Amino acid sequence: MEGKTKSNEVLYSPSLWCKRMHPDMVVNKHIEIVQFISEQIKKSSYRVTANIRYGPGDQQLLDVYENELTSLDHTFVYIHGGYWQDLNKDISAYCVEPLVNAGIRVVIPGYDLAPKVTLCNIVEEIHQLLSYLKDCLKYKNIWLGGHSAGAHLAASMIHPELIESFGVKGFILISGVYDLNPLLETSINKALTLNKKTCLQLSPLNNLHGLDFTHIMTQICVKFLVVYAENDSPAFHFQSKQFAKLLDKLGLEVIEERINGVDHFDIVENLSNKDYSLTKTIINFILN
Ligand SMILES: N[C@@H](CC(=O)c1ccccc1NC=O)C(=O)O
Repeated sequence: MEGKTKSNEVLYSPSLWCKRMHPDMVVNKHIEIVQFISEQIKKSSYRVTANIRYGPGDQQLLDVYENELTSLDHTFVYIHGGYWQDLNKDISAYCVEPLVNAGIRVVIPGYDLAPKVTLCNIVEEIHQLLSYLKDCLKYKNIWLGGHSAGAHLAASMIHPELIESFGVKGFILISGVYDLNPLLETSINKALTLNKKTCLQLSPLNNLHGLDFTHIMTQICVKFLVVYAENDSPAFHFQSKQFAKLLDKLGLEVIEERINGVDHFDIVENLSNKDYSLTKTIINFILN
């Protein structure tokens, strides 16, 4: 498919770009897989502290996964995707095993979904999440990650003051959307009801210009991993490349990588496998 000739509806429907199976099956299959892996994780021997409330919203609960190795005090926070209107934390623990085995604590937060709440509300919930991790759980080295819409939410926390006050060491952004404008005329926006103004306000590709990160770069040296799938649509490729370019322009340390042989869904499903290249990249990124 040639990017420029396709509508945003097509470009922002990740399932249509999957080569492993018929597009109609991908999302259901994805849910089946992530649910299965997440259930296995909950039955395993990890220390799980489930449903800790971090804010007033119905879904503002988080799960913490640890073992005896996680005293290293690195915490990976993984924000699930689903276009801010789908999925939940209970089926999003698939990245836990290899990370906890490497000594990294994993937090899987839930958040309220559109149309019940607005995207602006959801961004505020993630803000409350970071406050809770710092003030109540006393976590220090936070690695904020997310997939798709979850990468957008993680990227919405990129701000010098937030990074400094919440002890964010890095961002792990997987197949994210950083410019919301192309979603305006798509079916995705039915639940979101974004307009031109809110699109601009909530697009990290738009609202980071002019921020000064030089102060925190000398103190914290925050770093960014921006990855996307070979079989993501050209629009997703473009967004990740543009966003990595912007972060670089702002003087930040960025690694941009295309993960070959995967699509929008197995790019994260495979995180349950310790030998998958992105799993190894993330562990290395956090521990080195
Ligand atoms: N309706 C979308 C599904 C989708 O975008 C999606 C599904 C699971 C996890 C993340 C997704 N996308 C962004 O958050 C599609 O048909 O591809």
